[in-house]
Amino acid sequence: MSTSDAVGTWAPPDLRGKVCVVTGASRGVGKGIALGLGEAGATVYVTGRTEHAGALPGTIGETADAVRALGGVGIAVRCDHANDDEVEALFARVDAEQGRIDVLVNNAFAIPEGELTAPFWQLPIAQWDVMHRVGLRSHYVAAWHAAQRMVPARRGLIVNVSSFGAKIQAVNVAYGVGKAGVDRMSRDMGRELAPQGVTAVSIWPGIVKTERLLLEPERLGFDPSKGESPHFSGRAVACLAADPRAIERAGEALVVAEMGEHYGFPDVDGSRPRSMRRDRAR
Ligand SMILES: NC(=O)c1ccc[n+]([C@@H]2O[C@H](COP(=O)([O-])OP(=O)(O)OC[C@H]3O[C@@H](n4cnc5c(N)ncnc54)[C@H](O)[C@@H]3O)[C@@H](O)[C@H]2O)c1
Repeated sequence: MSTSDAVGTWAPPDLRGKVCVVTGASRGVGKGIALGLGEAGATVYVTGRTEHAGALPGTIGETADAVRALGGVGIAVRCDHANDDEVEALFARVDAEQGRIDVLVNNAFAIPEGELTAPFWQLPIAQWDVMHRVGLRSHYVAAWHAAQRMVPARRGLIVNVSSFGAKIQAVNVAYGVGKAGVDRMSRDMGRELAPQGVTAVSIWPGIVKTERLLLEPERLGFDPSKGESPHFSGRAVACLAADPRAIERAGEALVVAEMGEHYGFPDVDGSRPRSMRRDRAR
């Protein structure tokens, strides 16, 4: 367990020398996870399609710079997680440059344009494919590549970013089905990988104050004012990556706020976000 005390000082775990890949890290939860690993000193490959600022803030280059500013090694790699060849090339590059991979965080998620929170029959059928291609299938593909490396090494951690939407209705039907699928994937991969020394889990952030949610709260259907920071999820992943007992949680869906209580880490503003499980999803 990481250090914490009654007055709330906390030091990140030491992940120097660990090689991590965080998918979809130009902004949002993915960027926050990259920062959490970066402040622990890890080498973090941050992937995404955005090399130049677009409609939403954030690029993979900016995230890599922010990782370095926190003491980690940030490496930006342009990779479209809808393209299997680009994902294969990503893992080949990590092999060539590092010769190891310790942590894969499957975060990339494609949020469709237009209305999102209407009943399913009023939304384009294509939203199903958009969210499941990058947000479910993409996680399976990246986990497949990571497992090729982690199983022979008999170590590694795969974290799939899920949400309370796996259990309670959030955003829309296709979103919830995708998240339930992510959790089922973590459970079944977790069971297959644990005997090989590799851990796979899902994490459930609460409501996260991402750049997108702050810009589009009504379209996404959440009030960001009570949310936690993206970086808070990163601290959870860093603590799990440093925990020699992480494999005991293989296959589980772990609530980020509950990981904060367990490991003793605060959010970046010093607050202790509360688990939404108590209010919403038992
Ligand atoms: N924002 C929240 O409140 C919240 C809460 C719980 C869980 N989550 C989960 O966090 C994950 C990330 O969501 P977010 O809110 O940060 O969204 P976001 O739109 O801010 O970020 C999504 C990231 O995925 C990347 N991405 C999208 N398509 C890609 C592709 N084809 N290839 C590579 N990268 C791609 C984007 O560039 C971006 O970096 C999702 O799984 C979401 O369900 C978010």
